[in-house]
Amino acid sequence: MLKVEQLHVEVGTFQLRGVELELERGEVLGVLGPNGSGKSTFLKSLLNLYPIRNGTVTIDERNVQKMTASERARHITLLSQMKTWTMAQTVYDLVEAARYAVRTHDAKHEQAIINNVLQQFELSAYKNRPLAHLSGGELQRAYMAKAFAQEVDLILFDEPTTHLDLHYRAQFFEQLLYVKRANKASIVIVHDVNDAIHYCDRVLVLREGSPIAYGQPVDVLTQSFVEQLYEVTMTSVIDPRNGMTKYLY
Ligand SMILES: Nc1ncnc2c1ncn2[C@@H]1O[C@H](COP(=O)(O)OP(=O)(O)OP(=O)(O)O)[C@@H](O)[C@H]1O
Repeated sequence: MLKVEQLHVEVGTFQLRGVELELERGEVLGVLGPNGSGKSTFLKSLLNLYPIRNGTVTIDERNVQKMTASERARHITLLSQMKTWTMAQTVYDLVEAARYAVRTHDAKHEQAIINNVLQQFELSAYKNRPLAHLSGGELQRAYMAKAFAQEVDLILFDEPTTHLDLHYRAQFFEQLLYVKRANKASIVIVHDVNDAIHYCDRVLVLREGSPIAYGQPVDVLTQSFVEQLYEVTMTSVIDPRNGMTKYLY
């Protein structure tokens, strides 16, 4: 559904060059790379927030650059740490506002959709709470619910697990499975290589604005590659719970 061809974006003096990838519905792509390698720039350029110098981004063969803002909002959304909503808004308001591009004239139907999404993300009891009165994990769930209510095909997550404790971090990845089961595609900036191996179908690795690897996590994220990428020394063990390789660092 998503196809990125020879993407070249310039932001100030930074250049993101030559990104190529394809993503299907129900797949999770992890984006990895050292700080400043261009991960957020890549996500934002998919939303056409930065001018594309060269190359194309298409969703179902439609060029993202040629879509209107409201058309784009029907296909793609970005959940970033930079929350733009005023924290006095309630959880219900947040999710309701997400419907603006897909809203029908049937108020009852709209209410049912919103309530369903709130239930799915275990937020029914919080629906009238201001966002400021939620914990980090609850706020994260509220933003997931917002993305779901928007009914987009592609959800972009910019470092979604920052500030989450171990419990909510695990919960985020569980919710990512909802996204997969709902046959939506997602792209997640991941800093923990183990999470990438465990939860992503494909990974894209950036360094200094260039893609240096792309493929299945187990093929790309070998110990020597990761050690070189982040300039660290690691040990690998087999996780007895699932038989998968896990890195200790
Ligand atoms: N609006 C901007 N104007 C100028 N330079 C920018 C702008 N946004 C980002 N940059 C620069 O582009 C480079 C890539 O930034 P980006 O945020 O994409 O990296 P990142 O891989 O997401 O980093 P991190 O892991 O630290 O979040 C950085 O050197 C950053 O300073």
